[in-house]
Amino acid sequence: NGHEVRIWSRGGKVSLSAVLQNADIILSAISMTGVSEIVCQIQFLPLSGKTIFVTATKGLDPQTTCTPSQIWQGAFPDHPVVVLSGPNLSAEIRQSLPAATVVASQNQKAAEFVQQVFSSSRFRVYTNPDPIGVELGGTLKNIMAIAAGVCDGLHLGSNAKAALVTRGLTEMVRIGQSWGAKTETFYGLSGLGDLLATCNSPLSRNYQVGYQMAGGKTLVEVLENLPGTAEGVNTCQVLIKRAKEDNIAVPITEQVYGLLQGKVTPRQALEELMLRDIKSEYNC
Ligand SMILES: NC(=O)c1ccc[n+]([C@@H]2O[C@H](COP(=O)([O-])OP(=O)(O)OC[C@H]3O[C@@H](n4cnc5c(N)ncnc54)[C@H](O)[C@@H]3O)[C@@H](O)[C@H]2O)c1
Ligand SMILES: O=P(O)(O)OC[C@H](O)CO
Repeated sequence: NGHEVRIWSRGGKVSLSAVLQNADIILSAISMTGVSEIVCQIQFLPLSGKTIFVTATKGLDPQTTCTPSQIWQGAFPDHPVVVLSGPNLSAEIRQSLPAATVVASQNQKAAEFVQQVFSSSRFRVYTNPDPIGVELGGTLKNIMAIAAGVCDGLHLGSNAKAALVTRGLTEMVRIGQSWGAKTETFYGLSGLGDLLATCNSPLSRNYQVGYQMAGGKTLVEVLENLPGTAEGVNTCQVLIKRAKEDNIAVPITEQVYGLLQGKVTPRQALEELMLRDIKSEYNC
């Protein structure tokens, strides 16, 4: 959009301090494993008082179960933090294919500023006042995308896939409600939208994990050749821990966890889900 953009990566030659100097916006797209470390580094750097942090990471912290925006906000309480999340497969965006996303913050002005900066004829940006809901949508759908990959890898058909994705959304809503997110957020772009994109695209790394494991590969074999991070693997572990603590029913996540741990095969995971007690659609 004609803005001055500076890019930093740990492999590059430019210092983090030089890149962040007087930045209006700092956008972090680091994978979850690196967020706390980078936050610590930035805390010691001089920043403009007006800097807005934007986080695009879709994961949960293994130690605290915090979301990335909670980590950023905890470290920078005087700066606005905006979550950017939506059906945004980067390979498609790189080709200038059209996409939409959501920018969510408790600070409406900051969200609107970020919306202005990022909106273009190829990238439609909506604001939203529910950052935790938007962030959890993008994070939890990764677990469902692993399950969807298994479903397609086992050639279970369109009925099974529709059932899985729909019950996956119900599970996401249940977790979100327990964490204080708004239910309607999960029916928007960052919830259902991202769920549909990720569960239906071979471009998704999380989908690839499930698809390739259904084809007989181990998790280690899949991850060895995966381009980039499949956050759902780590998120699944964190969520299992948090769901136990908070007593939230997460049947699909439990089966994905068992699969990733090598405790059940893809077919056994399917059997477990199909043979659960029959119940009302409104019950978990
Ligand atoms: N790729 C996508 O389509 C997409 C779209 C939306 C959101 N996301 C989210 O963005 C995040 C990154 O995704 P990606 O596809 O770019 O993953 P990636 O694995 O390709 O890149 C992650 C980057 O984080 C860096 N990193 C990790 N730990 C670090 C540390 N301690 N210090 C500095 N840098 C560190 C790595 O060097 C790497 O450049 C993920 O949370 C992902 O869910 C990805
Ligand atoms: O490749 P994935 O599975 O990390 O998905 C990328 C984005 O989150 C899709 O919105």
